[in-house]
Amino acid sequence: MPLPKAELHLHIEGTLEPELAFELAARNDVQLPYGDTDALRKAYQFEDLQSFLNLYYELMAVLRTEQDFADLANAYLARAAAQGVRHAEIFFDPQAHTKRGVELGTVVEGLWRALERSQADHGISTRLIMCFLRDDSAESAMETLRAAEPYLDRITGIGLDSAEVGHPPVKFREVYEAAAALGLRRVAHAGEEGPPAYITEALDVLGVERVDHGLRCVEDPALVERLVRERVPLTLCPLSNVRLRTVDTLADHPLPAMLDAGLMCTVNSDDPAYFGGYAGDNFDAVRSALGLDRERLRELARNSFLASFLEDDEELRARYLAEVEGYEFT
Ligand SMILES: Nc1ncnc2[nH]cnc12
Ligand SMILES: [Zn+2]
Repeated sequence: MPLPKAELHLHIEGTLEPELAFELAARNDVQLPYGDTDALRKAYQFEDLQSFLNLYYELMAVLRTEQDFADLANAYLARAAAQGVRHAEIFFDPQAHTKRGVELGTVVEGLWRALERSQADHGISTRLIMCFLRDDSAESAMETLRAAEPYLDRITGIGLDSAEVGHPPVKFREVYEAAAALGLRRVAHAGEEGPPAYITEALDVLGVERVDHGLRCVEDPALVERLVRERVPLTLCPLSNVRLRTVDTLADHPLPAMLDAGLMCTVNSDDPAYFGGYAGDNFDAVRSALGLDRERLRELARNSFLASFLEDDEELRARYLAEVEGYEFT
């Protein structure tokens, strides 16, 4: 049995495996510019975040109906369950779909079909986090937030993703204020490719409760001290960092030093279909490349539940935490 864990940084569109992409392309009569799944997999060589995002947005063309989104989420949940994920807080990118003519309701209702059955079907509790594309305008983000109001019983929080550099958090100040007024939880990608100052801005201007990635905090000792003092969770994604070349190799990843510094780190998969592994694969990879011992792995699993948005079900959180403490490594 794998170590129980929560996944807190997972883009549902990034779980689209080549096989499902071709199946949905055939179902929806969409032409993909790749001959077969092998040819598509060969395209998974990235220089940086943007080169990945180009493919990520291109492949979304196959997602058109509620059933497509339900199938996508179900496939992810089945894989996650096999790797010990007990709770998943799932990002989705509404603007990437609405700009292609797929309605927000289709996306949310489709995902919900899978999520509402997730506990029963996969043993995974879930939350949904709606992300805004930071390389789109703040006006578009605000329109998206307004369009989501009928679905807020299904959406726990908001996030900020896509191309980071040149799109600082402050651009979305009003959107985050409006989301807070609606009672939504707030997270944002910061410090993946962008500078440490974006992490500070996400905390101070957007009021985020968790920082997605946050990797580049290590360049600013005063920021590290603050993140430790305020116990701000960071949702790290080690295999993603290697594939997008924000670290040279896994052995160079600063995770051990970050844990030693007292940062509240979690380990997640980001876009597992593209980056070579799901949550458990990321745990296995850091264990073998970085030599993390059992207590460090247990700490990462404990942090994942402590950092999750389970305030509305503390009993469930306590159950998960007890599973982590009682877990026997083999
Ligand atoms: N790693 C990542 N960074 C920013 N935006 C994303 N969208 C999907 N994956 C992302
Ligand atoms: Zn991400």
